[in-house]
Amino acid sequence: MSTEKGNLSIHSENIFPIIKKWLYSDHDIFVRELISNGCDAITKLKKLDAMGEASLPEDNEFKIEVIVDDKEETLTFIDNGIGMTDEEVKQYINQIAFSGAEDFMNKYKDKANEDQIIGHFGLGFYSAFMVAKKVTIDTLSYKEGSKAVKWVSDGGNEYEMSDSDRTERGTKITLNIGEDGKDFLNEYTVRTTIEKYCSLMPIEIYLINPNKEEPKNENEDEKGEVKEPEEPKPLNDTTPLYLKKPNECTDEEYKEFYRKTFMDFKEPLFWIHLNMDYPFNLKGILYFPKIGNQFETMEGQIKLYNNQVFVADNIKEVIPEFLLLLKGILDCPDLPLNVSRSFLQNDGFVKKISSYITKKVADKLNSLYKKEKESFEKFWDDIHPFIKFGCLKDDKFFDKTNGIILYKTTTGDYVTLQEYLDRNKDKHENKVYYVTDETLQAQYIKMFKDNDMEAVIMNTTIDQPFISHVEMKEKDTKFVRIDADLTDNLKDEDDSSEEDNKKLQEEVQGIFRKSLSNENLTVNIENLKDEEISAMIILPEESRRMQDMSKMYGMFGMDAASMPSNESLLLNKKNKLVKYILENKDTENTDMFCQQIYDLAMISHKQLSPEAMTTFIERSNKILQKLI
Ligand SMILES: Nc1ncnc2c1ncn2[C@@H]1O[C@H](COP(=O)(O)OP(=O)(O)OP(=O)(O)O)[C@@H](O)[C@H]1O
Repeated sequence: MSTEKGNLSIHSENIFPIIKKWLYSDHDIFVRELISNGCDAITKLKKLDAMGEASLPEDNEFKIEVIVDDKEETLTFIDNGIGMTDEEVKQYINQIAFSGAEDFMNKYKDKANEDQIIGHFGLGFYSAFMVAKKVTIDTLSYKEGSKAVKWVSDGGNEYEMSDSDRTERGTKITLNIGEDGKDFLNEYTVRTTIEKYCSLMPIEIYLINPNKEEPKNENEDEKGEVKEPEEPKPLNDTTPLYLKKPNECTDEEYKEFYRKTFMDFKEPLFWIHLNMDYPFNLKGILYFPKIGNQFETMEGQIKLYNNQVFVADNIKEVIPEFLLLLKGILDCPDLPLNVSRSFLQNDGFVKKISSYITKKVADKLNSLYKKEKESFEKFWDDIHPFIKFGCLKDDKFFDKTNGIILYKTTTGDYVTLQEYLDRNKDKHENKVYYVTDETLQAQYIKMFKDNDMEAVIMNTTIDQPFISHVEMKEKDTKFVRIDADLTDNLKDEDDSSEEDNKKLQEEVQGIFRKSLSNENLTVNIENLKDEEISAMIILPEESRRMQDMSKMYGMFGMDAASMPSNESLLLNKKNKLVKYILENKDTENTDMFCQQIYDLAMISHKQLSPEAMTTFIERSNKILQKLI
């Protein structure tokens, strides 16, 4: 066969089902497309006016109207923009995927650049057929002497063009809603869709419902006096705050924008205003909401915009995952409007945006730490889970924030890791004692306080993985839970010989093993400074971490209860009760004392099982009865 060359052709009968079903996954997107076409038409006319190529009447007010008429079963979009001549309708509408926006930009790209045009592909208009059985365009071009044009199509491959009776400049697009789009004859649905996609678009948008029954007395106040009817309000904010320069925005404006955008009436803690032109265009505001300790259940909201047109929420390909706990708006005109996740995942440009945002957040935290230390400490309890999450997810973020991560101590101070290590160097070098539950571990905390020692409080779910992460990065530093070992600082000098001590240890271990009927129990005895403490449970850090992990992930196919326990009972030589037991090994109360001492130590270490708790309460009652 001889070589043959040719152009592939697309038939509109084939392309309609594609547009209807596949091009836009969300049914409501046609509202965004038609309103952005109206915005584009107005922006183009503004540009021409600025260049002196169009003249506008004095009282010209640009606007877009959307009319929802459930009686006529129509949804109409009207703009007073550039309009189209019949030639332009033929070129831009009849030729699917020939974008007039692109054409316009090519023609005028060097002349006026400040306003952005939204459309690119030349397919958006046809999304109207996702809900309409018939679409009618009535349009009148701004060009002098133009004749209004009507274009009608029922979504097959045919259209009809004729003269239109439109007398005003601009375009009216009427959708006769089909079965698929009945929802969009409801004012509320249309309103929420406009609010979703268009709430920050640059041209005022009004929603009109001609069939709405106004309440009879609406214009009368309580005293029966007639009020002036209220001016209709646009549904959108045409100049969102993030477009302003950061140094021109007040705190009140930032808070107001936050309330309006996220309907959150709790004040944000602080915010970051992003304003970048090079190497990519990105504007926006990221807010730090009050996260608190419940961050696991909390979900932030980062809305992605393209030239003031809403694209999507929480796109984790663009926004680093840990930042999804924040709330904010990012407007990035360089991203495509119809984002497909697979495109974003593989796009180097998207990665650059993501690392730029991460850097900005880290910079802001550093500057808060340096310049507003007091506020930084005040915010810390709310923001630390988020920062720690960021450190786990992103090494660069960890490197940038490691030096300013605060640790709240049992003395109530907020210190960095270095500060903690420095000020406790004499007592325990390179070791950080921590508390996971201030109530449960109160006994240990008291001992620490009595001995001028401090631990840091690590009581959220993120803290355990964070500790392991810091240990991995800071090789010399070791984190040890407050009940994991007994530091020399809590012990007093002991004159007895090692041999005597060994004997004593074996003796008490024997007594307690018998009383508790537990042959595997390890019991030690030490000279604790605080005489009031009878005993403590010690569980080495590594063993406890293993236990915690198996609880969390069901590791090794074992449940936590069946893991070998390395908990040991540490008795205080100085305590009166312990002394009494040693001197009175075989009284009728010895077993009861031993069991009670053991349970008391256990209670300060972890939660008792229901059975152990019941036994403990029964025994405590018995002891009290003995006092009568
Ligand atoms: N309301 C309007 N007023 C004037 N021209 C319009 C209007 N709607 C559409 N057009 C013209 O028709 C062209 C095609 O519109 P369409 O929405 O299909 O594509 P687009 O807006 O260029 O790109 P996208 O697919 O990204 O929306 C536009 O570029 C514009 O020239």
